[in-house]
Amino acid sequence: MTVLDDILAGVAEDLAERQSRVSLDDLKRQADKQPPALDPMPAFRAEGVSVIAEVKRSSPSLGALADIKNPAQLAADYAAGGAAAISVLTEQRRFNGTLDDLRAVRGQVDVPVLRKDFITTSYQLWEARAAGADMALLIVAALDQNALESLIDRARSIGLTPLIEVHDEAEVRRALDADADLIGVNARNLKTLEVDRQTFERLAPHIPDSVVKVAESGVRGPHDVIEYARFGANVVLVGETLVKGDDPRATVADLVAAGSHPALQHRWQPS
Ligand SMILES: O=P(O)(O)OC[C@@H](O)[C@@H](O)c1c[nH]c2ccccc12
Repeated sequence: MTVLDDILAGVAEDLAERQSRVSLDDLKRQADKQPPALDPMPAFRAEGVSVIAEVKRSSPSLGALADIKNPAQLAADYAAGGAAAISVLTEQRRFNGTLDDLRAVRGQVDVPVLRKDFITTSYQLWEARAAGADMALLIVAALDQNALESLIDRARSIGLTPLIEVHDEAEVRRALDADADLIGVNARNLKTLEVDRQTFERLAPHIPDSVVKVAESGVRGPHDVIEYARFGANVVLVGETLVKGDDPRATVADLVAAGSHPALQHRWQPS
């Protein structure tokens, strides 16, 4: 059993419990009351490297990272530092997050919000939208191809922008077959939890220019943003470095500044 299998088993139990309390119809009604979802793609396609800043208390690889008492305040700091979007971990058992964290963040910031979780059902997409999310993560390694395709369609039909996460070349092909236009390359292998920063440069050449590329995990500072940008990243997704630092606003601002460095500008001419 891999770490991912273990996480998915826990997520399925927690999901069953929520499904027994809240009907899909109720979720749809809550989703209908939300303002329309925000589209992150124009910012992601603009010049420079966008930063998605993550609210994450714990992780399976490192355990407790930060005792985040006020996720909304943290998200406000990220937005003030120039984050293009906020990622909120909503998985409870390993990441110590909740949908309430996402609701709190949504109430505080005007940039798009990503539900970061292990989504295998359309119920979870409706939960995301009902809580005010604009984007949802879909992990290729957690889904068979039919499920991946139908969740991408469902996400789009309810206004969510799906971020499709891959770890290897076969998963890139599956994501492209499923018509992904926003692909996240995770340097952390969810089966072993090891981080390999070269994953992005290996996989990026297999992703067409029309697809927005997100480099996920392992960003320690401006230098890593520049590296990922050199290999074609449009966006970086950063968690640990931000939640463990003591000035999240300034840290995000430094990453954003690195991603808009003039030496990288030639990459961003519209073709
Ligand atoms: O904390 P880091 O190394 O900056 O990584 C952030 C993000 O990439 C990571 O949290 C992540 C990427 N994909 C995931 C899928 C599930 C849970 C977590 C993740």
